Amino acid sequence: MTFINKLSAAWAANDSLLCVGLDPDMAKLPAQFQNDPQGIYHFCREIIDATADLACSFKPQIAYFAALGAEDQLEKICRYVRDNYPHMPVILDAKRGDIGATARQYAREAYDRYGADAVTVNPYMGSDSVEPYMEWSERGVIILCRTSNAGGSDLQFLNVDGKPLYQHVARLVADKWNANGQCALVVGATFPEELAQVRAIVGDMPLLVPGIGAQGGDIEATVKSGRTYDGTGMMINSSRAILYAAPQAGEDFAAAARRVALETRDAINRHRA
Ligand SMILES: O=c1ccn([C@@H]2O[C@H](COP(=O)(O)O)[C@@H](O)[C@H]2O)c(=O)[nH]1
Repeated sequence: MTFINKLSAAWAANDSLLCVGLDPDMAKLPAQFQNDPQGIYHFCREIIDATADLACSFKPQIAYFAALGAEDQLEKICRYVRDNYPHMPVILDAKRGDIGATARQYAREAYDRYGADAVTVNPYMGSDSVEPYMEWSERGVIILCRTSNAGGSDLQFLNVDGKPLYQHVARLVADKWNANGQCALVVGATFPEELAQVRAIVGDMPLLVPGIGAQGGDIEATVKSGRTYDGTGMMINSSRAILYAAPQAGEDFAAAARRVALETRDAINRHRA
């Protein structure tokens, strides 16, 4: 099944546009996981079990694993989702970008080693740096367009031929790079006006939208700006706000994560129509 078909099925099955981000910061994990050599895996597994019926995708951020030499645990997490929730897309957030020969190795890492359904890619090095990912014709390639951080404006807002650079990226991907029909774009929830601009350029292409939750993006503005005609079209990511939801009295971390994921999914759904 292609990435886009799998994502569309997950939107419908769970009535959800929420993407649960897996950014396991050892210093923030409950104590029982900090003393466990496989603690990252066990923590993420509980988060996955607690939220899998509320989300449309999971997005592990590779830096949190690689920084600790915990790539084996990332492999196990991706396999765990495949084995137990085979309908749920896994998006490897790696933001890769390099010359073609090296990009091919990054693509192998994402799609073969981790079995990811899609990977995030930086467009800065141009078409030949992205082409190797397209050789896995059913997997997704999610290209940075208008990122959620303030500093993204340094380059993405540069005026090029009368339009900001991020709009050229959106146009390039929609018109030229999306030959397999498996591309998506990253657009931050912190920039709803730009989200609407990108939606107008790319039609119903899916958008990965980080920036709600810990980064403070407004859910209503995000959904109204980025939804497609049928009320889908987005993977709205939240990581820290779900992973480290402050437990209420007597509530464990997984129950807290589920509570916040449910609240977030429902807050998103209120504005989809
Ligand atoms: O523009 C971007 C692209 C990617 N990210 C990633 O999304 C999550 C956000 O985490 P929160 O805890 O919900 O803020 C994280 O993995 C980033 O690397 C992004 O924030 N902005």
